[in-house]
Amino acid sequence: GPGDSHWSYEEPERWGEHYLACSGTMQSPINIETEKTIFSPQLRPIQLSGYSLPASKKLKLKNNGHTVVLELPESLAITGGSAQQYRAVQLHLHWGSPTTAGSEHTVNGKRFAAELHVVHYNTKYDSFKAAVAQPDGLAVLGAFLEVGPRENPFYQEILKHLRKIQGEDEEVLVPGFNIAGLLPDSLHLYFRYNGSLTTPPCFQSVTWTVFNQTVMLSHDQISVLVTSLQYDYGKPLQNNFRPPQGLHKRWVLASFE
Ligand SMILES: NS(=O)(=O)c1c(F)c(F)c(SCCc2ccc(C(=O)O)cc2)c(F)c1NC1CCCCCCC1
Ligand SMILES: [Zn+2]
Repeated sequence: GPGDSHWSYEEPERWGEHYLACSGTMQSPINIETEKTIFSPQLRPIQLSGYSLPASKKLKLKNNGHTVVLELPESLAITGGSAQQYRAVQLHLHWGSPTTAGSEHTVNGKRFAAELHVVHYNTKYDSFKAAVAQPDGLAVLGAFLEVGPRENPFYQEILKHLRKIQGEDEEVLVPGFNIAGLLPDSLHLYFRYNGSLTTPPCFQSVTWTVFNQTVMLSHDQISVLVTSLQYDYGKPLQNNFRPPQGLHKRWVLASFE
């Protein structure tokens, strides 16, 4: 993978020793203090296009040793509540363990069971690689996952394959499905701030959209997520979240009052 990541989630405070951006002042994730957010009516609903993929479209699902990544075709696009268009790159998850929650962002100090990230790049750049280090290069949609009473059929399209990619660097092709089903129903209620990748190289190139409404998965689905994957030959891949970073001079905007 990029830069052959010898970093780990055991010592995130040491990432800056090898990746200078990780010590920056616009880092992610953050704790969102809702009382300090600013209502911004110009933040329009997020619009998805091309998110519903036929089963005939095969997508690569990979355990990269840090998370499970579903590669996405560039035909998926969003207008991120502004005029700018972004194209999809990949989606992945952050989670905890059977006894701990694992979202990256927190809200008023609350950590959720898990967090989905859908990574996109700004179409003003002609490739993801050209965009990844630009201040306006990336847009990541973040959604919190919680335990609810019913199985979520959309997450099942990913979770049912995890036992086939238990080991680091294992990958499998999975049938396409409606990727929008992984996101909350209401795409008009979200927090917005400027931040970074939450993993080395920590580039400060991400316009973050963190949805206010959560997504519900069954207890068994969350259990499959937190127990299926391994890294470094047999270590459980768990608690793959970076702790909250300082807000410094940033403000968090809200699309709602
Ligand atoms: N929250 S996040 O978006 O910052 C993020 C993480 F927190 C992540 F932890 C990850 S996975 C770690 C980076 C990585 C390692 C190996 C490989 C590979 O072998 O293919 C690929 C990537 C991860 F992939 C991402 N997203 C990536 C950022 C890393 C480099 C560019 C790839 C697209 C977005
Ligand atoms: Zn992520």
